[in-house]
Amino acid sequence: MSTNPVIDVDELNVRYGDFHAVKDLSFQVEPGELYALLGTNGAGKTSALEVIEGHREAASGTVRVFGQPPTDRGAIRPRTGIMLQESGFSDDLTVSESVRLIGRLTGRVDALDAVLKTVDLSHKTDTRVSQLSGGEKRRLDFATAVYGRPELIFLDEPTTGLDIQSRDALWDVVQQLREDGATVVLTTHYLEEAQQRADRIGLMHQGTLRQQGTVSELTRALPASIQFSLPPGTATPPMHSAPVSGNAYVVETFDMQRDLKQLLDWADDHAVELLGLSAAPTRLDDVFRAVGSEPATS
Ligand SMILES: Nc1ncnc2c1ncn2[C@@H]1O[C@H](COP(=O)(O)OP(=O)(O)OP(=O)(O)O)[C@@H](O)[C@H]1O
Repeated sequence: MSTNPVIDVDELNVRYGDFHAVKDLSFQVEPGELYALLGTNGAGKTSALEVIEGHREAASGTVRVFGQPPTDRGAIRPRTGIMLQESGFSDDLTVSESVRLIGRLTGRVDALDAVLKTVDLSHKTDTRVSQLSGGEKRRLDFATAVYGRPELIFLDEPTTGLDIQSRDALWDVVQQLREDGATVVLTTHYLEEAQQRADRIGLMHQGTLRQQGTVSELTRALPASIQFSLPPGTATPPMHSAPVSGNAYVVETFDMQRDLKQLLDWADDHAVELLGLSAAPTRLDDVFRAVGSEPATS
C-alpha cells in the first residue's frame, strides 16, 4: 500500500439509530486504481460511500480523501466527480444547464459540447431533464461526474438501465480517464463488469468487508469447473465428477490443466464424445454467493 492513497478509510462505523450499518470498515484506494466496492443488498456500500463522498457523518473512524477529511468539500469537490445511484437533477433544467450547474458547484470547467458528445446527448442539449428517458438521465448523470475530468470519480451502479451501446461508450470514457491517471471507485451488481474492469475488489456483507483483492486472489480459493454430457450407456470417467442431471456432469477442479487433460485422454482412449464440453474459470459470482451465505458477524 502506498503512503499516499487517494482514499483512506480506517475503522469506519456508520449507524442509523440502533442499527449498525457499517462495522469497522478499513480499505485504501491507490492513485490510478479502479476499486470496486461490491456487496449483497443492504451490505452498507452506499452508507460507506456517502461518508467518503462527504454526504454523511460517520459514527466513528477516520476517512481521508486526498489526505483531507471528506467534509472539506472546498478542497475535494473540484477534484472529484460523483455519479449517484439516483440523480438529483431539477426536472426544469435542460441537459446543458444541469451540467453547467454541476460545473459551477464543483468549480470544474470543461468543453460542454465535447462532454455531451461522449455520452451521446448532443441532440438533447436543450431538452429538459423531465423529458429524458431513464437511460438518458443515467448518461446525463455520468456526464456530470466526468465533466472537468476529475482525478477521482465515484460511479454508483453506473450502467444500471443502460443499453449495451451506452455501457460500452461509458466504459470507453472511463478507460480514457484512467489512461490520464484518474482513480475510480465503482459499485455495481453486474459482477462481470467488476470482474472485467476492477484492479481490486472489496466484498461487503452485512456491514463488514469480508474479502478484498484482485479477481484472481478472490477466485483462487474456489474451484473452477469442467462441464460435459456423455452419450447414453457410456462408462463414468475415472475422476471425481458429480452428475448434475441425467448424463450431464460437472468436475470441480483446482488444477484445470491436469484434470482437463485426464478427461480428454480418457475420452480418447475410450472413443467417447464429450458433448457440450466447456471449461470455465471460477467466477466472481461464485465468490459472491459464498460470501453472501456467510453468517452475520456481531
Ligand atoms: N437512512 C437510513 N435509516 C435507517 N437505516 C438505513 C438508512 N439507510 C440505509 N439503512 C440501512 O442500512 C443498511 C445498509 O444500507 P446501504 O444502502 O448502505 O446498503 P447497500 O450495500 O448500498 O445496499 P444495496 O446494494 O441494496 O444498494 C441497510 O440495512 C439499510 O436498510
